[in-house]
Amino acid sequence: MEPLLHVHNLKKSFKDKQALKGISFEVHRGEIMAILGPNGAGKSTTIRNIMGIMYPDSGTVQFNYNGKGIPKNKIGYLPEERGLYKNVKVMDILLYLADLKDYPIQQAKERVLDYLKKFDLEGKENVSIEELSKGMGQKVQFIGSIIHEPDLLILDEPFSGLDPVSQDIFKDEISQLAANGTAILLSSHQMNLVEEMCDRLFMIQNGQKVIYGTLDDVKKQYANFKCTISGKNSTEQLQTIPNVDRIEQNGDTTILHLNQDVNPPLWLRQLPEDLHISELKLNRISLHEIFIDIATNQHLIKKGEGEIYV
Ligand SMILES: Nc1ncnc2c1ncn2[C@@H]1O[C@H](COP(=O)(O)OP(=O)(O)OP(=O)(O)O)[C@@H](O)[C@H]1O
Repeated sequence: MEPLLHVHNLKKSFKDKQALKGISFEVHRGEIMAILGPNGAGKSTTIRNIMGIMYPDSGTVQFNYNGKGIPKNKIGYLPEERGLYKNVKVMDILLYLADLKDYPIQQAKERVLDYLKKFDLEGKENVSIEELSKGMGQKVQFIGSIIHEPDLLILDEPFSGLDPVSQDIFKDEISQLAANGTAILLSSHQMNLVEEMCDRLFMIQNGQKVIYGTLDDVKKQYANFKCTISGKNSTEQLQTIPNVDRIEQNGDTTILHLNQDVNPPLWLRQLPEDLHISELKLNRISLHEIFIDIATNQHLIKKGEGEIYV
């Protein structure tokens, strides 16, 4: 898919704080690109520069839309700061937002009713915003960001404050929009959701890129296998097990971090016969663990060969 958004070498400082130190990435049509990073890494600053809410000190943001810049009414945006007018009815605020984007009102009305149903808010169209719970208000604001069928959708922490059921509804809708061709840039701290739905990710730390690539490539390079064993075993015995990069022991639970390129079935056959195992689990390290390893500068996870910076 062709890139719809090019961000090139963005730099931005606030007084003596350099928040962005040269950020470059692309977002393609039909993909979900996650922008990740610890608190204060520079995610919202990047998004605000893309949206023109603030201007970079240097660098460029380009929209490629039929060879021209993208019209503003083809962009949808859910800001990190939530807020809608309090004493306005749900339908009225959503039609107002659609109208701001020059979207036909009758069509918008139909879409609002469809979305309210989909988001478990059926019958709430005439309720005023102040009567909604925080999560309900967030759903309405999300509907407001997509009511005009944007080609590029930018979501700053869309899942924060949502219960797991609502997170799933958002996740399914975002995935459906991408499947229909919308380019989606999404910032989130919910690694499990990112792992389930994103095609590519950009991880930023201290205003700089640390990872940029497809989820598959990142997992192949960082996500080695780990084997969790419950059972009373001595460190000496565990140390005799081949192809183990690192051993973590916590009471009777042991996590064996395996070397890169270990073949799991072959490795399992090499386990000592007298090892005590009441439970055994073999799985890949999650994106959550990769994130913590990078964000806390531990660098315990060894990165494999190959290039994930694209
Ligand atoms: N308007 C501002 N004035 C001064 N400093 C700012 C401003 N906006 C952001 N910063 C600083 O820039 C850095 C990046 O902030 P930003 O909000 O982009 O981080 P973030 O990755 O979105 O964090 P979070 O996950 O906490 O939302 C931080 O050090 C922050 O303190």
